[in-house]
Amino acid sequence: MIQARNLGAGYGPRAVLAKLSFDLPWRRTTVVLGSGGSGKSTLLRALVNGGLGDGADFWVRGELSLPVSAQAVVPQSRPAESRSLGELLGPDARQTLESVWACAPAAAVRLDRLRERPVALLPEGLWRLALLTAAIASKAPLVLLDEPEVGLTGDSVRWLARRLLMLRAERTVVLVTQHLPLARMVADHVLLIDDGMLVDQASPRDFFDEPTSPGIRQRTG
Ligand SMILES: Nc1ncnc2c1ncn2[C@@H]1O[C@H](COP(=O)(O)OP(=O)(O)OP(=O)(O)O)[C@@H](O)[C@H]1O
Repeated sequence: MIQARNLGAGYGPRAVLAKLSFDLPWRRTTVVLGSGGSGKSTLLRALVNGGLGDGADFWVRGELSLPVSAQAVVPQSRPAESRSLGELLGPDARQTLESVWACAPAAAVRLDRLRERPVALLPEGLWRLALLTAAIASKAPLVLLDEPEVGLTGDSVRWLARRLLMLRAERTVVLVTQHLPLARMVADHVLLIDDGMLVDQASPRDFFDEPTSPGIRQRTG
């Protein structure tokens, strides 16, 4: 389990996360929800590389127990990754693609066509699937995803959902998203953040089917 107690984070003089305490279950998918600017990406960033510390432009304070040896990140912004997916996956790239996307062979075909192009130059959405493929292939026990559904078509969001479901029981996944249907499909645990505060942490059943507060009811429809 990943445990955070009084976790604060911010940029320079500005605190964005206000002393959050939460537990993220091991080998499960935690979905982080919240409106734009509420601090979801900042929370993910606090988890990258175990987080705690005062950097020049970003700081994380509090207690964070994150006992993993390796993590893979699919960031929100297009990375400056000059390597191609083929290079990221190594000599057996095609077989790796087919194996990672056995649950959605059309995704393997689509990505295979783009295998030789630098990831940074792939179409919006597909660079995210390419990095997700590399993350899964890397076998990193912790996978951090920041709105990986952005730029994907309805079909490819379904590929993503199917693949994330298959990671269950295998990896610890933290998924920041504003896509409620995707969240509902894949969540084992939900964190709701508003204005840097933790509003709720709950099972998907409690969160989506029996929301307790009017604010949460409004968000889940
Ligand atoms: N690099 C940065 N420097 C300064 N402030 C930042 C930086 N990144 C984010 N912020 C601010 O921190 C606050 C939370 O931003 P964050 O990106 O974590 O929210 P979010 O919930 O992920 O939003 P979105 O869903 O729109 O991506 C916002 O007010 C944002 O302007």
